[in-house]
Amino acid sequence: MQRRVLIIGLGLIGGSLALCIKRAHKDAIIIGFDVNEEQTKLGRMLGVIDEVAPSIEEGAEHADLILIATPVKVTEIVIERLEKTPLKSDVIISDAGSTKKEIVQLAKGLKHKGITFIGGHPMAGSHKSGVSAAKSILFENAFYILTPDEHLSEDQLHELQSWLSGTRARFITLTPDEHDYLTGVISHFPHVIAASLVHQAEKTSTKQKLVPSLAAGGFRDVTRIASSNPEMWRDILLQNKEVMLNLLEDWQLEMQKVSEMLATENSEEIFDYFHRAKQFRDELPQKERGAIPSFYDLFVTIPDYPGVISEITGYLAKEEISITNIRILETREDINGILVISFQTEEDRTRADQCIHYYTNYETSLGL
Ligand SMILES: NC(=O)c1ccc[n+]([C@@H]2O[C@H](COP(=O)([O-])OP(=O)(O)OC[C@H]3O[C@@H](n4cnc5c(N)ncnc54)[C@H](O)[C@@H]3O)[C@@H](O)[C@H]2O)c1
Ligand SMILES: O=C(O)C(=O)C[C@]1(C(=O)O)C=C[C@@H](O)C=C1
Repeated sequence: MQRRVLIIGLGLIGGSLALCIKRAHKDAIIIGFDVNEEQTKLGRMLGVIDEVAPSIEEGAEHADLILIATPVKVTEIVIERLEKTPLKSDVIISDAGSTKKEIVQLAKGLKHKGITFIGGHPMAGSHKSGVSAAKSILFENAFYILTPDEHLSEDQLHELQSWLSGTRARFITLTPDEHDYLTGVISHFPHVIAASLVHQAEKTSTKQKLVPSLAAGGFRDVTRIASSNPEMWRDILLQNKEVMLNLLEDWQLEMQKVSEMLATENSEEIFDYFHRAKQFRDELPQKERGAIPSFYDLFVTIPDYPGVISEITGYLAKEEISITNIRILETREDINGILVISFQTEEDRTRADQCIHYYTNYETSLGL
């Protein structure tokens, strides 16, 4: 009998996990459920899922694996619904949420019903949302954190890892507390800082009209993640409140120190501040292929005739615009052919957009 996988929340992460599972388990049937029907419809068209579940309950009943990839607050609601749903006794449930403590605590209700829940968090993503941004390479070489309860057997953990082997990620096991502290430092807090830098620039822009045009290189590098999904980040912050409050306090002390260094013109300390940061940053492990997805995609609606792809790449080559990836969305039904071209920088994507408009009348967009 074919095994069934239910993905609840078919966005960037749910869609990418679906693609990874399909890659490693070709005969599994992947079923998607999302409150936003557009996502499941698109997921079907793009071949990300095989079937759409009419409801969580109907999709879950016969599933062998259930992955929840909704914003973390919704994940809690979904877990509560699953608790009340008749499920296969050997089903494994996991999630992809960016926080673990509250979710794992809440999932104890499933444990009391004899159902296996293993908290999960693939440590890769992007500021993009939605199934159209899903990629099977998203998690390659990234860490995939699992937070199994002590009562779980190694076999159950291995079974989940086997389901997720197509992610080609590196699995590590942490406690939910360790997870929330570490991700608070290296992921959640940087998102607050990125948003705060954008707010500061926005405030200045009311008086200084040049701010948006001058906000280039460095500003764009450190604020890319401020374009992430606000609902997702609201929920993450609320679920990791204690850790975040402590980090905010430390940060304010740190900024206080910087103010003092500057006020006293302590050039040695100022140099040291940047020097130590540079040393630590430069020594961070290099990201390997796949750990950083290509972020700057351009979607081009193309007519269906042979040679259209080489025509477009030819124009880009003529203008010396490098591409990092190119793929055709496997579209069916009422959607036209769509070419997704990825670039290394936003500047390249903007130039490519202008180039395609100059040479052709094909429609382009930055997302679906
Ligand atoms: N984006 C990242 O970089 C990243 C990385 C790792 C983990 N995560 C975590 O993965 C989860 C999903 O994030 P994402 O980036 O895929 O977000 P996303 O916005 O792309 O997808 C979330 C999906 O959940 C759906 N959804 C919302 N409420 C629902 C409900 N009640 N029932 C069913 N579906 C519902 C939305 O319609 C959406 O399609 C979040 O918990 C996030 O913390 C995100
Ligand atoms: O690359 C990005 O855009 C991300 O923000 C990815 C990122 C991160 O902070 O590293 C965001 C949230 C996740 O929980 C894991 C990964």
